[in-house]
Amino acid sequence: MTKQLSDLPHPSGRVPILGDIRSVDRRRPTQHEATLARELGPIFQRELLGDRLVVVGGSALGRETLNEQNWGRALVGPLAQLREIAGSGLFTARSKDPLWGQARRILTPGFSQEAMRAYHDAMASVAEDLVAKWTRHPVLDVHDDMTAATLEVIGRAGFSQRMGLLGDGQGADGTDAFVAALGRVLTWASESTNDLPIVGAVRELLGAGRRRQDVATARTFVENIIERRKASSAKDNDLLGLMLDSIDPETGDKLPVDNVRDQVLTFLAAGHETTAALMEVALFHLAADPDLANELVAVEMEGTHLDYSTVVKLRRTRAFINECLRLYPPAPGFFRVARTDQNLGGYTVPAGRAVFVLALAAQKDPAAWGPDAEEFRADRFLNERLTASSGRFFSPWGAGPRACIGRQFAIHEVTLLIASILTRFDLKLTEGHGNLTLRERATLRPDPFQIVATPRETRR
Ligand code: HEM
Repeated sequence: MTKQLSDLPHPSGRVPILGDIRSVDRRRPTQHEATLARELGPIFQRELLGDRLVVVGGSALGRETLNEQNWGRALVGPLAQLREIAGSGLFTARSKDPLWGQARRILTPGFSQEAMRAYHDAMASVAEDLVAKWTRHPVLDVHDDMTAATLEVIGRAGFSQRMGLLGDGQGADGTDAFVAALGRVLTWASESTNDLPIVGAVRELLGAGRRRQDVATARTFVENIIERRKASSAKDNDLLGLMLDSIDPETGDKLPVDNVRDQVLTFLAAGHETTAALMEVALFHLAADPDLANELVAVEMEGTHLDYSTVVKLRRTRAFINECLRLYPPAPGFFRVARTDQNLGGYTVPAGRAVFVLALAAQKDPAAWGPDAEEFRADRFLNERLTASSGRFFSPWGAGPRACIGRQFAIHEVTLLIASILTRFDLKLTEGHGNLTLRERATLRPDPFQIVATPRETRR
């Protein structure tokens, strides 16, 4: 006999009408839910004014929701809010929208191995600019520099557009305003999801004007990128080239003009925020553990030229990156919707009902990952095959046909940036930055911290 969702465990302190209001952490919602998952078990509920969120935080149940036959992707929560800025871009399009399939088919060649090889030089140019900047300013703000580096990478590799964020004196106008506007919209999308209706309505009233302005700023910025490309004679073989010129093999259509704008915005946003978060986590661990940094250099980087073929062979670095993704998934969870009635952990999830799969909890569920599940072990993914097929939930890139299209792009970029940094610098955390804390703005991203980068040649 399965039970109803109303029977699910819930946080203590529930009050009439408002429900689990006491257990809402508006600023760090998914981290709080991960704590609740430890207390309440692999599936639980949180209710606000009769609105029930079902959270799946266990590894085994999380894996069940990855079965595409029974579950699909749901466009709810912060994702639905982001449609306000990204419209029907790939990330926020409804799966049933024909434009989603069309864009995915048109853009998939932009993420092939061949495409990655072609992006390598643009990525390496960003790594070199970053190294030059750190040589000039050895005490650095990791958040700002990773925002800059990852935006430069997606700008230069994806759109043949320099952003001018790494002090090289060239780039698009208005990049800083674009970054600030985007940051505010992402924060709003995350925080407003946890608002009580009345509070949300008031906040909405107060913030709508600012947000309209932010959306307009972001759209103008990308429209300028598109216009500049159209005006140039260059037919660059990059993501923007595909968006503007490619014909969908199935429908024979190009992407509509508005949709190209939404796609550029989507790729600038999805392509930098998550990758910057991952880079920051990685740099924190490398700065906190110089032995680990030295080992990675000594074992697989020293004396190598970081060309495409070398970077794809950096196995230890990739294992280290996977461990960062396991404990600090930049996308801390995603929604899945039951296609038909499902039995999930003894509870009936009716067809059409969405559940929130909390990767942040499932990827450190001790039932699957063992007693050291919460520990950071840089070599964990080196010794065992710990992918989703190994019986443990590991899904930092999402699942199914809506899984991250930029996965290989991000892995290559992060591996190359880490290798370029480690072979040139010793990293050290500055005083008072000994703990990694995370803030949430649709993604899970470290609070700003600083590190000191000392050129390796001069340390002895
Ligand atoms: C560490 C870096 C990254 C992480 C952890 C990440 C994670 C994810 C996840 C979890 C999803 C699925 C979300 C859901 O189902 O709700 C997703 C989708 C997506 N990602 Fe990424 N991503 C990263 C980097 C990138 C990059 C570099 C790009 C572009 C160059 C990108 C573009 C996209 C797009 C367009 C989608 C939507 C795909 C679709 O629905 O068809 N991502 N990403």
